[in-house]
Amino acid sequence: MTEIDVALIDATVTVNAGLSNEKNILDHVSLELAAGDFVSVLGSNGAGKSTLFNVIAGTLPLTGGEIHLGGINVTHLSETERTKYLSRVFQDPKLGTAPRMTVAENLLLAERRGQRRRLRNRNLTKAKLAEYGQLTAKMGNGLDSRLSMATGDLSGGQRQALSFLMATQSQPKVLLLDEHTAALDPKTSAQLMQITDQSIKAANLTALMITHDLTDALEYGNRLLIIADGKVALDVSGAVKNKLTVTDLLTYFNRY
Ligand SMILES: Nc1ncnc2c1ncn2[C@@H]1O[C@H](COP(=O)(O)OP(=O)(O)OP(=O)(O)O)[C@@H](O)[C@H]1O
Repeated sequence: MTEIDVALIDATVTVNAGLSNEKNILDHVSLELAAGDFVSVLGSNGAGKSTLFNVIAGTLPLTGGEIHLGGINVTHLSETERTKYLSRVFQDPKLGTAPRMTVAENLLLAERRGQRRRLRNRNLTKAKLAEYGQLTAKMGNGLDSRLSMATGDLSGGQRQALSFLMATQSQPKVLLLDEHTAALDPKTSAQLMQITDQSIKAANLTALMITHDLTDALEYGNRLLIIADGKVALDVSGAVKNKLTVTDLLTYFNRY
């Protein structure tokens, strides 16, 4: 049987839109993601993409329906409690890392996510540093020679690569990528996209990636969603997704 890592059942968020009007910014969405699904999420500004991520991550409560992660009903679990199942990488490289801490300290912190123990530098043993050296070398952007540098002094691309590493370090079942390459230059963005793809496949993560880059949305992942007006307007995968072109996507955008 296929393992379902993310399930939304009739998930709805109703907000007060003024003048005693109510609006569903997430409108009765039912969606299942199987383990290993890598889903590009597209949609116009204000369509509801971040709302979808916020309800999965637990930063925005549902007003109706349910969310299940790894087969567990997490609808009433807090954002912190859900970190056991998921990690999120944001567009802003500054959001995922602690600026005054070094690269190695940030990695140690991520490794101990969810544990209450205090971070102690003596835990950064030679062996640990060698392990982090190997891990960061995979990013191919010089992070490995900056393990002792304060994270705030890294370039945006290096810092975002570190955020990505930290998000995947604890091997979450579910990875939410919130326009994680949007603030990077084209070369750095392409490099992080390739590493993203390799890491998702290697660890069989279930990933959702919000992007406005139609080429990336087509090139990466096995499934593609278009969100419009708080609903899933298009959900394609496999051969159907592979046949889509940028022109097709633009046609869909013009329709919604
Ligand atoms: N907490 C909230 N309360 C009220 N309205 C909200 C809330 N969060 C989002 N919205 C509204 O819901 C709609 C969807 O917003 P959302 O941020 O999910 O869009 P998006 O698809 O991520 O857009 P973008 O591409 O611009 O980031 C918008 O009209 C937004 O103003």
